[in-house]
Amino acid sequence: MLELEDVHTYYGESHILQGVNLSVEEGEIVALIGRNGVGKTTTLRSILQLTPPREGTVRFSGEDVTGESTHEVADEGIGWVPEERRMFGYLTVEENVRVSVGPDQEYEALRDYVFELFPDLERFRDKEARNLSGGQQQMLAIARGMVGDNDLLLVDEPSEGLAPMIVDQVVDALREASAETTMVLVEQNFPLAMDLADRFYLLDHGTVVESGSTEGVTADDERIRRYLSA
Ligand SMILES: Nc1ncnc2c1ncn2[C@@H]1O[C@H](COP(=O)(O)OP(=O)(O)OP(=O)(O)O)[C@@H](O)[C@H]1O
Repeated sequence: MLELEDVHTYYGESHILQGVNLSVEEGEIVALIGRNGVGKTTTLRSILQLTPPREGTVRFSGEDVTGESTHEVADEGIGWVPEERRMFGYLTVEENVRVSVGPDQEYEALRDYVFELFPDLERFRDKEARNLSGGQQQMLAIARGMVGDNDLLLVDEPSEGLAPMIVDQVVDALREASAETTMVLVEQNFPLAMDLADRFYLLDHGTVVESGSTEGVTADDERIRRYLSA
């Protein structure tokens, strides 16, 4: 459903993605892994056309979306759960969910669905989002991605800055979400990424250097270790 072919992306003169090739099939969770600064977030930004590739092609559901505006790409069904957990701080939890639901969707059914998945969000439904803990904000960000009319969710560093117990809850939430949508996951926490994802792409210096099934892959794997250790 998603295909990147020889994608080159720049920030100004900095050539960050140097020919990324990857594909994601419907229903999969695909993890992008690699050291800091190798281009994982830039890959997500390239898919969303937030930083449009200068060369190469991004195809979604068989259509070339390269060069479209980000809102067109979003309308086609790609949702984003950004690293900084963007949300409306002065709106309540419930209002944040509400504004993520499309005009043609059943708001109440979707709201009840995510509140069932995330009891903490239901408990704090009237709380302003800015007053939530980091873990609760992450859950709200995922919930917002889930209620949007998305076929593909791009999730950037969901475990970042969270206590281990909260990470477990976020992982459960992502597993639930993955039953409904295909997912591309950027994750520094290697065991977590391997646990959640079906397949991985390992990036280094803006290109894919390894890829495959996550089955049985550990951080001791020689082909992985040399790219993840400093
Ligand atoms: N807006 C920007 N302007 C210029 N350079 C940028 C910008 N954003 C990122 N970069 C640079 O692009 C490179 C790739 O960044 P990217 O965020 O894609 O890495 P990453 O693999 O997601 O790592 P991280 O975990 O640190 O986010 C880095 O060298 C980074 O410094």
